[in-house]
Amino acid sequence: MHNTFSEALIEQLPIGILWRYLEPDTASQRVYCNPAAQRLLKLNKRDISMPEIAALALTLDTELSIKKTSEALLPNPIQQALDGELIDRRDLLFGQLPLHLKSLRFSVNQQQVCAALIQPRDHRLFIESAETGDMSGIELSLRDTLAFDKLISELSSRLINAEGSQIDQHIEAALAAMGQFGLADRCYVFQFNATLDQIHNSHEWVREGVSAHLDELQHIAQEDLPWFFANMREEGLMVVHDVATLSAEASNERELFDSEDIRSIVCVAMQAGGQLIGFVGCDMVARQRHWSEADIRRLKLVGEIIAQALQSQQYLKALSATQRQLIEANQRLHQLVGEDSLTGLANRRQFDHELDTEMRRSMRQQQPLSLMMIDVDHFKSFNDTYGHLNGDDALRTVANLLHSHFKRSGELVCRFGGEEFAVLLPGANKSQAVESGGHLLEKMAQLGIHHAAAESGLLSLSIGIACAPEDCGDDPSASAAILANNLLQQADQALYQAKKEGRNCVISTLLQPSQALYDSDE
Ligand SMILES: Nc1nc2c(ncn2[C@@H]2O[C@H](COP(=O)(O)OP(=O)(O)OP(=O)(O)O)[C@@H](O)[C@H]2O)c(=O)[nH]1
Repeated sequence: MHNTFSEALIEQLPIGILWRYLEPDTASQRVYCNPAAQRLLKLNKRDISMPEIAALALTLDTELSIKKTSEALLPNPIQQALDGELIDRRDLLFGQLPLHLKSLRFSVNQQQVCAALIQPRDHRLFIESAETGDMSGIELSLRDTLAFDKLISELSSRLINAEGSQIDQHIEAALAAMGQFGLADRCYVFQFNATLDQIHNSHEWVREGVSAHLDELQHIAQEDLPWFFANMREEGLMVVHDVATLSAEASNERELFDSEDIRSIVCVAMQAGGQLIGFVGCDMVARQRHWSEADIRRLKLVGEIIAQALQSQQYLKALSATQRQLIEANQRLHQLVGEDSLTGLANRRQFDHELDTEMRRSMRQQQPLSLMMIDVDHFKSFNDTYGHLNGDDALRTVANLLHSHFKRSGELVCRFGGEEFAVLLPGANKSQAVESGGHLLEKMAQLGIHHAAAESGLLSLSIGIACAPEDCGDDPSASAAILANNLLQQADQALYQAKKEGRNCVISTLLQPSQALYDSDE
């Protein structure tokens, strides 16, 4: 054994060691098994015979092979190792236990000894060292495993906590982390369509200097890569250590891999809710790599995390589509009941109806009718500066102000559209309407809503008023509908004028069916 190892240490090692020796009395071949080997191989003694070794049934780990065959391996690989053959296999199972078997040669008491080294395979304790004595190798591998575990837990918590819109960027970061961790030159996620006969490349990371292929790999049909599709669907795994060794049935795949200079490739299926949804994969470009069992387990772990993230992204998309439908349905409902959904004020539809009614009434009763159009100043820049949600809040605040300001019987406030409001003031003549508008501007200023882009530093309103005088219905050719329409147009023109004259002011006009006259009443 290695010089630094005493027999006592061999007895204590967590790694199973078996070696052959000649029994001095009987001159028969015996095999020494240290306690770890006895534990792993379920033997209850430290010395066994060669036929007992030959009877140990080691099988192929189908999880790591493309074809699901589980025939017993003959000849027994432990026996081969004890015979001095060079063995390094990570694809073995003893019962349910995944094993890594290596052959070793060392000397005990100046005698050359052939030994078999066995250890359980598990991504958490995967020891890559070439020699048992190479403790630094063991430590390195453990450190590497710990670092990967840390990476995995970071990726999981980032993906679990990600908002719907951030999930894609977190998946890309997960692929990058995996690549940079040393797994590959290119790492990617492909997703299946609902019928599982088409895939598209949704996320990709490439090492510097390696070309990206995401754009070209958007609609790959089953007929393009039949061998690959069959593999993913049936085995959920494709491990190609060397693309050059791919069989003839994988000729399409080989052509594609060759065109991207992929020498080794491993892909692991991703499932969500028991359904195949895609796969995560790694390529080695222009260089070959023998994928270790640890590589595959790591890729599986990352695949599981990404699959969960993709599934929650799907849920969130479905949820937000449902929310959108609900909001739209709600808006339609408000529309039907004549109410604006953001502010709770009357909506345009109700306003049009009321304008017509009030115009008829004012003509009938020979009463004046004023119409006030109110527009929030520089509201686009308000949204741009403070965000749309704060914009919505400001509109609600203005709506509340209007609601509390116009309290007289018959007054109707409505959200005319966007950041524009309209108020019907039945019975109010022009000067009363102008006075009310002036007070409104004062109250608006008192609200003190900051607006950095406005000259005053505050959010303000512009007001245009048109007033139909009490005798406007005297002209027999004037119908209520025409007068209402003219009133609206002229209030709108007055508002336009108020904007032109610097905003935060009131402009009024008396209804003149043929022409508009403006008075500035700031
Ligand atoms: N937050 C929010 N913004 C809205 C809503 N409806 C309309 N707007 C915004 O209001 C802004 C109106 O901009 P403009 O018509 O250019 O007018 P303005 O910036 O107010 O400038 P002036 O009217 O000339 O003072 C647009 O940016 C719209 O997106 C809404 O319901 N919520």
